[in-house]
Amino acid sequence: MGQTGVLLLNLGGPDRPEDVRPFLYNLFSDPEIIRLPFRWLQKPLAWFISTSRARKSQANYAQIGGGSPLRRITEQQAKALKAALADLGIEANLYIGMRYWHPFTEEAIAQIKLDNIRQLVILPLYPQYSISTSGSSFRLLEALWENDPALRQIHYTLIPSWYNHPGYVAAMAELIRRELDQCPNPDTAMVFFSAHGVPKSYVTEAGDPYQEQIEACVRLIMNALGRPNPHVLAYQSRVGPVEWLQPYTEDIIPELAAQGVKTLVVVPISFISEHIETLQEIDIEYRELAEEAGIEIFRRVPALNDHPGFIVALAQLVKESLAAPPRTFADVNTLRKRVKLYPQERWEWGMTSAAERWNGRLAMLGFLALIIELISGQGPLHMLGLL
Ligand SMILES: C=CC1=C(C)c2cc3[nH]c(cc4nc(cc5[nH]c(cc1n2)c(C)c5CCC(=O)O)C(CCC(=O)O)=C4C)c(C)c3C=C
Ligand SMILES: [Fe+2]
Repeated sequence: MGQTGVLLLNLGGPDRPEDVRPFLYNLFSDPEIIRLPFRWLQKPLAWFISTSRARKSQANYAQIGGGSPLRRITEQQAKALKAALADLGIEANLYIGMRYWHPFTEEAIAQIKLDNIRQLVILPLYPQYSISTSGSSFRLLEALWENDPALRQIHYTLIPSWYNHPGYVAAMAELIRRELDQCPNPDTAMVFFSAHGVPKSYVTEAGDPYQEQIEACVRLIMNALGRPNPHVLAYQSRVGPVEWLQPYTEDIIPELAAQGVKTLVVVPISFISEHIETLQEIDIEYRELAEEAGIEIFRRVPALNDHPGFIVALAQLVKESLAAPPRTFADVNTLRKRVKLYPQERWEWGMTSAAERWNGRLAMLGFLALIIELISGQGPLHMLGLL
């Protein structure tokens, strides 16, 4: 077998303030992130939302130094993982493939080809699988594979999710224990798991296993923690007007305060690196909300980043996947086949040409309304809080 590679998949984040708008454009151009009835509307709407949201988003990034720490942390993880793999006797090249910002997945794949990698492990840095995260990256890779015979020479294997890996669960429990032990009454503090949300329809209609895996992950971590603390799970970072997984973090914090809870230990559960939603949303916005509601002690469990036990767990995952039968895009597709189509896709199939004409006209009117709203700064999207 030739040279081995490990491709780490991640979302990516803007490095500098001027990257925010193009980063948002890439994100909203992805049909796994924002589902529209018409494919042709995707890019204009992505342009519109990214242009309108950029200022608010830049202000949030400004609160954490102007950009995302994601690239730096992922590079540290890759370096540590290479060393941990060497300790297990595996010499591997490490590659980082971000979905929406540098270094892009396409750049990583070009380098993998140049390096003549013969055996590749594809490891998403998301513990739980979601259509919107690992699913989106797998879909992109599958398209690259389909269009490139050279890539089809590589023996690859996918790791769809690893929320139940004992080493990861133990590392999470250890970080929570450390934080609890800083509280005046460690055994009574409320352990508050805050997961990144997804639109509810992803789970109920498209069959995204994300919620199931998040809930299972919380149970495993609480078991490993082995403490009598009460705990709660809620979902943060909602975008747009549609319903997302509930309960929402911003609703539960004041409810807990009203019930007399005084100490919260917040655990970011769906992401393993510090990023805007830990450093800005939890540390600044939710802390302020909690303090206003009467929470006296608000502590946040740090993200795993390059936690040594966690890196060893990733190395074990890679080793196990090299020893197991390869998992291909077709295998992950079986997961997708169980998945019902999104309502918009079903609707698109049933369209007659007359309906299509009308849909086109309505969409053009809608797009015009969007432009007017962008220029005037007023309109339904502002009212809904989308812009
Ligand atoms: C498991 C983690 C994540 C899920 C699930 C997820 C779904 C999801 N996200 C959006 C919209 C946005 N996400 C943004 C940034 C962002 N999201 C995640 C993780 C998950 N997203 C990360 C790691 C980051 C990057 C953070 C960084 O440090 O830069 C943003 C941009 C930030 C902002 O303007 O708020 C948006 C927008 C949707 C719509 C979605 C599910 C459909
Ligand atoms: Fe997100």
